[in-house]
Amino acid sequence: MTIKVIETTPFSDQKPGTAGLRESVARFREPHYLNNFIQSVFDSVPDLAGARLVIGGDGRHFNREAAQTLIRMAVANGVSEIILGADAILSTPAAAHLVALEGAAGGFLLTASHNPGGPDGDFGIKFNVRGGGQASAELTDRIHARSLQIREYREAHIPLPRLDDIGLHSLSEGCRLRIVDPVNAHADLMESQFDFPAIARWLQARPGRFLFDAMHAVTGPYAREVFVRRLGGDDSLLLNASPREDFAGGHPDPNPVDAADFVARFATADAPDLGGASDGDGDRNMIVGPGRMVSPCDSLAIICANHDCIPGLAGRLKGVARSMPTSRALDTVAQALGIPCHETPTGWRFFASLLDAGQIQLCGEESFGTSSDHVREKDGLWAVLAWMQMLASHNCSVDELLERHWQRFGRHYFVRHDHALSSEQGDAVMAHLDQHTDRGRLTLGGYELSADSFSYTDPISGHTVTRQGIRLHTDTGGRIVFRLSGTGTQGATLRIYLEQAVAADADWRQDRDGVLEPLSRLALEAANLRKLCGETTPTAVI
Ligand SMILES: O=P([O-])(O)O[C@H]1O[C@H](COP(=O)(O)O)[C@@H](O)[C@H](O)[C@H]1O
Ligand SMILES: [Mg+2]
Repeated sequence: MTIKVIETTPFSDQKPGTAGLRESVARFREPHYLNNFIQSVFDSVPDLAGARLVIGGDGRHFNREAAQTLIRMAVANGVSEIILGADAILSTPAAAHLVALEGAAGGFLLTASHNPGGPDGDFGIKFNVRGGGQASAELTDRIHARSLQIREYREAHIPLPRLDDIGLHSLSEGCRLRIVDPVNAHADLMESQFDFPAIARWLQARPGRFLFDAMHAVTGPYAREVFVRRLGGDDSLLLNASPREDFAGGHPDPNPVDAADFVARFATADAPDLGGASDGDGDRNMIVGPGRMVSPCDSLAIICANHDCIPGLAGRLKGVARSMPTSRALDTVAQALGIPCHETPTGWRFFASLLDAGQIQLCGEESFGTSSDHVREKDGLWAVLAWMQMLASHNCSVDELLERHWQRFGRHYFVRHDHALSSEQGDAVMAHLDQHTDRGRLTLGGYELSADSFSYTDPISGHTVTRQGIRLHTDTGGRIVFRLSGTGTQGATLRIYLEQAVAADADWRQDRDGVLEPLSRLALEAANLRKLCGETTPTAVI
């Protein structure tokens, strides 16, 4: 085997964002770009040498080529065993699970989640550590620092087997490649968390009860194994279940904007009782019932309130967590249960240390991410199964579950407005908002407001991150959060999160947008959006 040491020069744009490094495919195809990042990870995580490594991705364009490069570089950097999902495919939760299951020292996940795929789309790469969790903020800072210093990378010149050839392959004297079925271990994990016979009875009780949209992304085969093969559902419950390299030209993000066609199927009189959808890499979920989509914030709170009917969680909830912009519906439930509710910055990586330390067993984000401590990533299929289990256990509809919840805990009306801006506009808006936090309290649009900039200290590692979003609180249970997205590849996306809490004895049957309209106007004024950007219409209302 020949190991080549190749000279290179640093790239200045390899700082991982909210969930790994995401760039256009064209950028990743530039000579040395992918190699530099991979070598920066190997240089920053020395215990990968002599260890086991997991590799898999969401199957988008460039996935296979990137996996081949990774394998060659892993061999050259002394990895002793590589576990690869067949054809270099693994959903994000399946990859995180394999890292834990196989005792691997880490894993590379090749995904840009729901960002568009294809030659003109995006690609992404993310390193997850031992146990399966995403690299911490400290580690991604180290990887970024290394990427700015890098002068050479290592690559083994060896022939590779076909990436779909399941079994053991020797790559070099010190390294073997194990190609595994990408679906089975995750399906077994799902079976260990839920009462499959009860869900199967619910599912089979009437045809057309349940519909799942895989959005032409990675979850199709995972959903087929669980919902059809193991739970006995009909094949017709699966929509868009054949994965495509470019997601059939779509934007595989399960939300009411990008999955509007799917949501529309629930507007008819003969709608299914439950719908679930998942994103490009299988970690997000959307829950739909007849006539409505369930807000991910409510979904998280409802799973928390009903956790006792989910075997994997029953009787073992010691704490929960939500990302800061996620509505405080979860806090209300946690308080009633007498357990702590942690508030973390946006991004699943901040949950990992709390999960590892056993401080939380359930967590979620407003961005359609929900999961438990069965794995260290969010898990789209898990969330859908959690809803099937709740409906089966309570023998009720999605509406009944929601309304009973609001009747008991009150409601947190919530919506997110996204604005596509240039980078300069995004910076100007955040600088303007910073002025409010300097003052702490302000009067605006007839409201008395308190303002702060969110900082977080990880209770386990003690590591602090600052400037994680600007929060305005009204004195009447309203909250507005502003932050810039960390997953985009062009310009800036301003995210404005609006929330209004309403008590259980108040009117929780109102129209969401009507309730949030005053906060929406206040948010535009607080951000000075018209003056700084000229445009005040959101590009997405989610
Ligand atoms: O764009 P941002 O920074 O707001 O980040 C967005 O995407 C992240 C990654 O999710 P995925 O891996 O499914 O893309 C989420 O953790 C976050 O809540 C969401 O707001
Ligand atoms: Mg995703």
